[in-house]
Amino acid sequence: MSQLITNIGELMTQDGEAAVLRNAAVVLEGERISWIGPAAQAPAADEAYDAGGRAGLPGWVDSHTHLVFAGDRTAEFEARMAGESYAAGGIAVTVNATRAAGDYDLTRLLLGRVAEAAAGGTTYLETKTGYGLDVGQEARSARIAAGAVDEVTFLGAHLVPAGWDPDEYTDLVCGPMLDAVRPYVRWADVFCETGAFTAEQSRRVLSACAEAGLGLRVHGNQLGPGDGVALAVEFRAASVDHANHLTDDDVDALAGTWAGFRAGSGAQGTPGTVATCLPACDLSTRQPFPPARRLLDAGVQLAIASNCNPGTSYTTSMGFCVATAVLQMGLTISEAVRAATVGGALALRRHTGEDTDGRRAIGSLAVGHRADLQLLDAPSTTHLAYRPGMPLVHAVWRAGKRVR
Ligand SMILES: N=CN[C@@H](CCC(=O)O)C(=O)O
Ligand SMILES: [Zn+2]
Repeated sequence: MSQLITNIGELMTQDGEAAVLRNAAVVLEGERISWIGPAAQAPAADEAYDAGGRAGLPGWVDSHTHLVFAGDRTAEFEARMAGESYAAGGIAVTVNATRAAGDYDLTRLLLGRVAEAAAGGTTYLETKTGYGLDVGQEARSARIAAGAVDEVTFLGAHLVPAGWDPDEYTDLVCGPMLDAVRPYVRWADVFCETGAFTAEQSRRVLSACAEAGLGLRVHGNQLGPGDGVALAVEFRAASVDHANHLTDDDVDALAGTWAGFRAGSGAQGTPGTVATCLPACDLSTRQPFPPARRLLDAGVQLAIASNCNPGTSYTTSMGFCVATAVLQMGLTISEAVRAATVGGALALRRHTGEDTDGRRAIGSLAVGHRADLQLLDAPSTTHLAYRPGMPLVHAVWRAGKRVR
C-alpha cells in the first residue's frame, strides 16, 4: 500500500545539501520512502494525508537510553537540586529496585517508556542493560530489551556492585556475563569514570566485547577530564557519550577519526567516533555542556540523545533535548535536528542501508530510506526551540506505519 503525505510546508530531509524543501510531499511504499519532491509533482498513491502546511522532519533517533529499570531516584534528584553532586554510586539504588522487579513489571515499565518516546517523535531507539549487574540479571535485562527496542547495548560495566573486588567483577563482565547477554545485544559500553571503571578495566571490557563481535561505545568525560575519549578513539568506538570535559587533544583525536568521511545519501568512507551530547542529563546534573561548536568546527559528527534513565535524565523527550541544544549549546536548529536524527543514525551505524535487503538507512529522508518521519504542529522546525516545552508532535510514521 502507498501513502502520500502532501502539503508539507517545510520538509527538513537532513539528506545532504537539499536539506530543506518547501511545499513538499513524500510517498511511502510499505516501510520505505519511494518518492520525495514538490507537492505539485507528487504521484498518486492509495491513500493521501494532507499535512496542512505543517513542518516535517525525520523521526528522532535516540541512540543513548537506559530504559530497563524499576524504581525512581526522586530523593537523589532533590538532594542534587539542593547542591549535592552527582556520583556513580546512585546507580546501586536502581540496581536494587530492578533486581526486585518481576519480568512482567520490568517489561511493562520498559514498554511504557518506549511508547512515551514514540509519542514524542522517536522512531528508532537504543537502550542499555546496566541495572542488573550479575550474570542472570544482565541477561534478563538484555532479553527484555531485545523484545522492545531497535538496538540493545550491554552495559555490565556500569558500576562495580557492592561486595565485589573491581578487577574480579571486570573478569565477570568480560567472561560469563558477556556470554550470557551476547545473543541479545549488538553493542557494548563501559562507564569509564571516577567511581565507576578505570581506564585499564575499561580497556579490558572493550577488548573482550570487540573480540565477541560487538560494536563499541563509551560513557566518558562526563564528570571530569578523563580517559574515555582517548579509549573510544583507540578502539574506534562508534560513539563516546557525554563528552562534557574535553581537552584540545580529545577534540583533535575525535576529529582525526572523521578524516575522509562524507555524509549524506551517497555517504562515503568509514564513520569515526560520534560525540553524543546528552543535554537533558547536563541540566539535571549541572555539568557544563559539551563543547559542541568546537567539536563541529573540528569536523566531529555529533549526536543528541535523551539518555533517559532514573538517575541523571528522566526524560524521553528528544524535542526537549533539541531545544536545549539550540538554546544553551549554540547549535542552529538544523545542526541540532541533524544531531538528533542523522547523528544518532551514525552513532548506531544505521545511516546507510541497502534499498533491497530490508536493512534501510534511518535518520534522514531520501528514496529507499526507512519511512520514519514526523509532522509538527508548527510551520517550521525552528518552532522546536522557539516554543520549547510545547507538545509539537502532530503525527509520526515509523517504518511506514502511522504510530501517532
Ligand atoms: N553515567 C552513567 N550512566 C547514566 C546514569 C545512570 C544512573 O545514574 O542511574 C548516564 O549516562 O548518565
Ligand atoms: Zn548513559
